[in-house]
Amino acid sequence: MSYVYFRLPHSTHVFRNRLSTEPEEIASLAELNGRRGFVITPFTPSDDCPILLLPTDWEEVDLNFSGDNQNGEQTHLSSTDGVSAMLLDADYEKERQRYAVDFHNYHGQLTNDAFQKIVLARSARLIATEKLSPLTLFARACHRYPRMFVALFSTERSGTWLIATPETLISGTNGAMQTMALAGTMRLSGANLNFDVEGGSIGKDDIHWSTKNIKEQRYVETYITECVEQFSDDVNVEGPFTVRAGDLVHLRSDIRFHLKDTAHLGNLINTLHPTPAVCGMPKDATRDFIINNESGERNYYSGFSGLLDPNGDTRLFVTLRCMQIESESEATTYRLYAGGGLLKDSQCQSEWEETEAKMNTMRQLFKHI
Ligand SMILES: C=C(O[C@H]1C=CC=C(C(=O)O)[C@@H]1O)C(=O)O
Repeated sequence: MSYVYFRLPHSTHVFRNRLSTEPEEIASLAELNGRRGFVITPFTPSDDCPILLLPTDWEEVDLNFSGDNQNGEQTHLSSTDGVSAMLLDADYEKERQRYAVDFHNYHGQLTNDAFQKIVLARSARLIATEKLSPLTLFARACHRYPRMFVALFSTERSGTWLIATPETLISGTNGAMQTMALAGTMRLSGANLNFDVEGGSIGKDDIHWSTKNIKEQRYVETYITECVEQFSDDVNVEGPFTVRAGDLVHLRSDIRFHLKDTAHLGNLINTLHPTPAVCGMPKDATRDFIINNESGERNYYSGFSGLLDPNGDTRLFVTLRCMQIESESEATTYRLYAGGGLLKDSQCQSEWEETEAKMNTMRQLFKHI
């Protein structure tokens, strides 16, 4: 059986769809033109990792409901069930070494000016000491990350994935659309953890960004604006400003526009994806380089997922801050994914630490609130 649960950013409504059939496989992004459904797309579509389209037959569910989970066992979809699990890094040293090799390989392409920016990603396999059902982890993510898009999906072709992402790929209704250029990362610590919380004393002006982060985000903004201008005559860019995502902050610009022709939304998506927030500049060369050189498979990480409806509401989000739940019956093995944008002046150690910090978004869910 396939299923999807999702909760939009800043919403308290949780929707689910349980299907007795497998989702439709879509051959290319352009074939999404005129299509409607919940779409699940990998970084690069392949036979092993296809674009999937599920029907939008939604049922709203209560976050604290109890009912059957996918294994037929009783589950309370509650985030406060008190169970905490310790996570053991299964391959930490191996991963660390593989990352260093990849970093030097990628960095060489920046120092020889082949690329201006490239995103290096990796994954980590974690073993949890306690069993936590995917639905419990989903409910915790909904509670912990109210500003993010939270989704849990499971299909035979994709496996089971949990996402809590801050990045919109494209969103809007009837052609009045918006997207964002999100890049640059800093960890909040100490007093800065009060940034953008109710009654908190730390404001946007207290967060200072390095030239590297500013440059990294500007590449994304320029790229997205140029893509969107091919499909719209009125593009409006605002930002960048500092936004919070869990215990991290990013730089974000908002880009609003009206689509000339909603029938070709798939073409716009095809032009946009993958943006330099997950791929690089220039796009085609960095994408090929990633496919041929990155040590791990990205699978659905750094693809996108969400609602697609050219004549209604489209809400598509980049699949970041996510994990694949590898053995659902035991629910003890999780593969977490994260990446970061590299420029010429990037350092291996701080980039590695940034991926660890991004993975904490998922790690936090194993602690009870
Ligand atoms: C690629 C990821 O984040 C992107 C989004 C925001 C900031 C990013 C960065 O600072 O590198 C990345 O572009 C990830 O979370 O795995």
